[in-house]
Amino acid sequence: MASQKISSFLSRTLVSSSIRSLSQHGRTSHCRRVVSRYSTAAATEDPITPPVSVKYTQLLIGGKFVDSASGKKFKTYDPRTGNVIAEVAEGDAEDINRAVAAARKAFDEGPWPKMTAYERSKILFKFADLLEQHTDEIAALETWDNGKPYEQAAKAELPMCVRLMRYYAGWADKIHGLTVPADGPYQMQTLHEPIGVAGQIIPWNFPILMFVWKVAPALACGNTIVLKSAEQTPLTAIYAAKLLQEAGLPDGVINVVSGYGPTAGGALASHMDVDKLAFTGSTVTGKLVLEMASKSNLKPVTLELGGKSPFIVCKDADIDKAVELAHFALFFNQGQCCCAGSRTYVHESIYDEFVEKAKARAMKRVVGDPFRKDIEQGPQIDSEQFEKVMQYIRSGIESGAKLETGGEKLGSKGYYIQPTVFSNVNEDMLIAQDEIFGPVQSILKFKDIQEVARRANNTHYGLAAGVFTQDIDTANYLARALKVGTVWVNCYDVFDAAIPFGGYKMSGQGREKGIYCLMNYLQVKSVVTPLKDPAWL
Ligand SMILES: NC(=O)c1ccc[n+]([C@@H]2O[C@H](COP(=O)([O-])OP(=O)(O)OC[C@H]3O[C@@H](n4cnc5c(N)ncnc54)[C@H](O)[C@@H]3O)[C@@H](O)[C@H]2O)c1
Repeated sequence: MASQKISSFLSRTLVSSSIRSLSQHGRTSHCRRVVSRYSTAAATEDPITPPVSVKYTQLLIGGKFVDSASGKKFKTYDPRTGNVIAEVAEGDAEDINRAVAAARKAFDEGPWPKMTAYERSKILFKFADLLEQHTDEIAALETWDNGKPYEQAAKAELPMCVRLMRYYAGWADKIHGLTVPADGPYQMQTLHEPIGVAGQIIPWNFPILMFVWKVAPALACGNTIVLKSAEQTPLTAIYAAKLLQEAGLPDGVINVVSGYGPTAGGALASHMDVDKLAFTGSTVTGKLVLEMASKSNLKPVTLELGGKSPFIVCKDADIDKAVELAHFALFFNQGQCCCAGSRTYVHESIYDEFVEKAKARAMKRVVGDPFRKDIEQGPQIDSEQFEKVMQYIRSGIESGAKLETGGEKLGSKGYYIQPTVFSNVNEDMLIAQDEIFGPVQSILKFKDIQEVARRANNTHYGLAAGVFTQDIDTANYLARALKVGTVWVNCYDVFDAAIPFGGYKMSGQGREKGIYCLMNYLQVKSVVTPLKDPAWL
């Protein structure tokens, strides 16, 4: 995919295909019998057999696949059914110790830091090629483990991984310090050195994308890594790490430990020999790992956390486009996006029309087996998230919001939820305050721009925002007034390798992607040397 924009992929692929798919599904009597309003046939049929097998289930430490020290394993589940996909080695503190020792050895002694930056970049480019060649297999594992539509994984997320990998591979031999003018006869320079052993903890909602967002800049800067994947989705990180080895990454440079947060994740965050920690996950856990990092060796920490992002539709917006993008901003990835546009603010003059259209769009959403072609929405990741989302739906109803559509479980198996839309939502309601992380759209009404900016900012989060208007002054006003890391104007979820991403307030610390991320993985050393009889200063 040339543009790397999920939204443009979606408008070209899923939105148009959903219309085709709707008519196909409409022909199945099964669909009509189970749910009349949604195109949900696949959610009620037998699951499609995934076109992939699980090859790797062990930990990768020091270049070798190994069992966990305890011999323990944990199960990873298919969200379509709740059935077990595979048993995976369960790493804990002892495995983290082994992995950190391997990463330390590879950093201090191994060939990696002694290679030229150009040699390192060639390995990273090779890895990008391998990711591209293995797109189908990785996307299938991702869909199986996570429940996201296969077409989304294969046509949007894997190409984004490849692009981001190439972006940082290109940086590897362009990272350097400065020669600085001095107030005297001194040569003053800065060296940009790799920081050392990077600990990285990733979540389950975009497992392979988060893997690449984390490892690409760290490796481009010459670091070694211990990465802990999310316990819900361990499969693609191990697979990708194997490809990194195949690309020529020396043993011990990437170590992957599957396991649970409090055990493996906690051991990594509090390890005395980890030089930097990068974490993506919930704000609650972000606070914990920050505390662990400070109580151990004061390792620097970057955090990519949760959000409750406003999507603001002004009175002059192109309503149909805004409805479509507001729908996408919320429902994409089953609503399981840190930057989901989960507070849809609509100007009072177009509110009723917008709600009607948003409801109609949600009712057309194609929900079902994510391996089926043209599916827009698969199941939620697991029973815990499913229950949490259902509780928020109940809370929305109880607090007086108007349930326009959805609100119920879909099908008898797995964790499918009807695309749900609430109108008449106000800020006192939990559904307008908490990160629901599910397919639940909350539509609020506003009167003027200053008021909506104030209300949009009235949250502990500050990850992203969408602004829909045809007035450049309104766009500029909101872009500057909103306290968030990304403002998308008349678009949403446009992720480019070069544009940074991260949060204000309790949505995080630091930025990932782009040039901004490199400094997370570098130490700056100042070197001062006297000059004897310099020709110039
Ligand atoms: N800002 C971003 O870029 C971004 C991207 C994706 C997801 N997220 C956020 O991630 C959250 C969803 O992910 P989640 O439910 O997996 O979050 P989570 O915080 O429960 O888990 C994230 C990771 O942290 C680990 N973990 C859990 N407890 C830990 C502990 N005590 N010590 C160390 N590690 C621990 C988990 O095992 C997992 O690997 C949402 O809040 C979402 O907004 C943010």
